[in-house]
Amino acid sequence: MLKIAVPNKGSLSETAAQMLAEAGYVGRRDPRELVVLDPRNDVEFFYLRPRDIATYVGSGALDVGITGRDLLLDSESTATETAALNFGESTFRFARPEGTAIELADLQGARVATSYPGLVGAFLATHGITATLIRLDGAVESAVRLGVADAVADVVSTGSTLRKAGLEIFGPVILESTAVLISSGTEHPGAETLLRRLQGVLVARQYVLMDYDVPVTNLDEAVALTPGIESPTISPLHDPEWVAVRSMVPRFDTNHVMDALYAVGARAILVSPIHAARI
Ligand SMILES: Nc1ncnc2c1ncn2[C@@H]1O[C@H](COP(=O)(O)OP(=O)(O)OP(=O)(O)O)[C@@H](O)[C@H]1O
Ligand SMILES: O=P(O)(O)OC[C@H]1O[C@H](OP(=O)(O)OP(=O)(O)O)[C@H](O)[C@@H]1O
Ligand SMILES: [Mg+2]
Repeated sequence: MLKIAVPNKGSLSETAAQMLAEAGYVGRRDPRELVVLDPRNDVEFFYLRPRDIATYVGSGALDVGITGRDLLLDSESTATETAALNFGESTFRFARPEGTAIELADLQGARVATSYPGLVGAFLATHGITATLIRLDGAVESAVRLGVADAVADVVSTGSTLRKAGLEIFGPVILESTAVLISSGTEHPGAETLLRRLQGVLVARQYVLMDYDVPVTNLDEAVALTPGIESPTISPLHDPEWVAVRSMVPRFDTNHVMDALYAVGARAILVSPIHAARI
């Protein structure tokens, strides 16, 4: 039986649960449940704090898990990233009071507050900087104002928390993070199925199916706009001068592609959602 670690709280928990449900797995009915058995899929889900997931998977106690790339690296666990799951995106940045923009080297000897001391310590070490890390559980943006640190290093999403605290970003990007699937390294057939199913969910979320009719003379131009993942399907129509085309198109690009197809003579352009996919 495959043992899977899933975030029980925080930014990643809701989307992780949704993706697993779309991938055909049983979810928990009560948010206080810690373990859920899914006998039909031969898996067992363990609902854990996202920060702890890499530790459990790295130890081999659990086979795979969903967590943040930043949390995985901070844990210094031996678990490895097997796929990016394209949600929970954030950047990890240094910040300090507005108007005092400095460069990374100025952190030498400074106090840096963070909830991710493993990640920040490793980054500073590779840049040859020795700083004092002040480890805090959260709300690290307040650490400068309250005088316990000179700068902070934290997750930035919209940047509004930093702005409200009168801080501004400086220095290089420490990390681009996203939710990831991680593995203990032991081969498990169920882990491959999970990965394929999650990739199918990602495709279903990121692509739509586009159908249109186009004159044969304009087919090459139209296909160049909708190359699909492998290659589009071309079907004959009753009128020999026209063909029907079906292709997958990135969802975010749908309207631009429809405009461009119309401009090259395509008509009856239809867009449908993809319910599930196995690529
Ligand atoms: N706006 C955000 N704030 C915090 N974490 C975010 C955000 N967007 C994405 N993430 C990612 O979520 C993960 C952190 O999740 P975690 O549940 O530990 O903290 P949280 O969402 O801040 O919850 P809490 O602070 O309530 O414990 C990290 O991988 C982080 O990169
Ligand atoms: O760039 P933003 O969109 O403002 O988001 C980033 C903020 O959100 C998170 O805080 P959270 O609300 O989880 O509180 P915490 O610091 O106590 O974890 C994170 O630690 C940042 O403070
Ligand atoms: Mg938080």
